[in-house]
Amino acid sequence: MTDIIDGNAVAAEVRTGLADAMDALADAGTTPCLATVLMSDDPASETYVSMKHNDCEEVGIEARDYEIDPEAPADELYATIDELNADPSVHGILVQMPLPDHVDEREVLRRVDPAKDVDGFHPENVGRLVAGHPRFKPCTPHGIQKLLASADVDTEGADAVVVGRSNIVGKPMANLLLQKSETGNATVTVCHSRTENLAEKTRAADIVVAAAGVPEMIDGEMLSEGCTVIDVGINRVEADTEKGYELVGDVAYESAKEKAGAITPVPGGVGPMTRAMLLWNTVKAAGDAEGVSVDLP
Ligand SMILES: Nc1nc2c(c(=O)[nH]1)N[C@@H](CN(C=O)c1ccc(C(=O)N[C@@H](CCC(=O)O)C(=O)O)cc1)CN2
Repeated sequence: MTDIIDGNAVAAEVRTGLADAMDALADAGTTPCLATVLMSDDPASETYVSMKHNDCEEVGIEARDYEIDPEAPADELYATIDELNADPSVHGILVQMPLPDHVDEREVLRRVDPAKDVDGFHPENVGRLVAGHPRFKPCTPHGIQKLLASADVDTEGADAVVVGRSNIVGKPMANLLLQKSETGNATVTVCHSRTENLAEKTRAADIVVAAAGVPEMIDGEMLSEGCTVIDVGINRVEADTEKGYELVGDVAYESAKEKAGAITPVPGGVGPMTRAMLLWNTVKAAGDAEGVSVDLP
């Protein structure tokens, strides 16, 4: 029987588990505050930001919404970030990706105060993660660690293949799996668009993390019997549905399910965890900023 790893359920547990930390912060007179900055009219990005605000409301985090015209000069975004950096009542800043082409993404990531960088994308936070003492783990890979733990997947000595080398998912995921820790100690291979014989590599893996952004590129034929499959892809594919599209992962779910011992669905797998770990990081940021020791789930 294949274990279907329920991201909605694990995310709900994380949200519930934040209650003690929220109480400790409330006792100290602090309400964690997340500022989201959206400079895009992409419907998917709008959906994700709106879901993040709903999540914040559920756990009692204050969420502030900043929207910048995607055609506006990049300076407008930089000025907003500078303002949020300087505002002591804001604990976390999230700039929704992707940004318009005329905005220098690297400048944006460098500009966010690393102590408020709840995405974990600032070069200082990336360096800390790679060095093995992370301040904020990027939300998607952090969420995947929680999903693996929830399904009792032992990463110790496992052969893990990460398909995709993005800064948001692939690279930090590979680093976390490598780390000397209870949720790491794996032997990690990172595959990408220039990898030769991809199927050979995925077939040799105990854990496959598919994060290439290519709909259904990993199928059952590319997997070993009983492996764990984490599908990070959330691709909107045109379909005859009410919304005009359906969500499809990077994994061909039905065929992969035949082979996998455990698998995440899309939707309802990694996506909800990305949002849950954003709350986690925001509560941590508030605790750090206010000098309150918080017990995080
Ligand atoms: N600043 C950031 N930008 C982006 C990140 C990020 O971590 N930080 N990750 C992705 C998108 N993303 C978060 O912003 C994200 C994607 C999907 C979901 C999610 O909950 N998906 C649901 C389905 C939602 C739907 O109906 O469309 C699911 O999978 O069940 C949350 C967050 C790129 N940008």
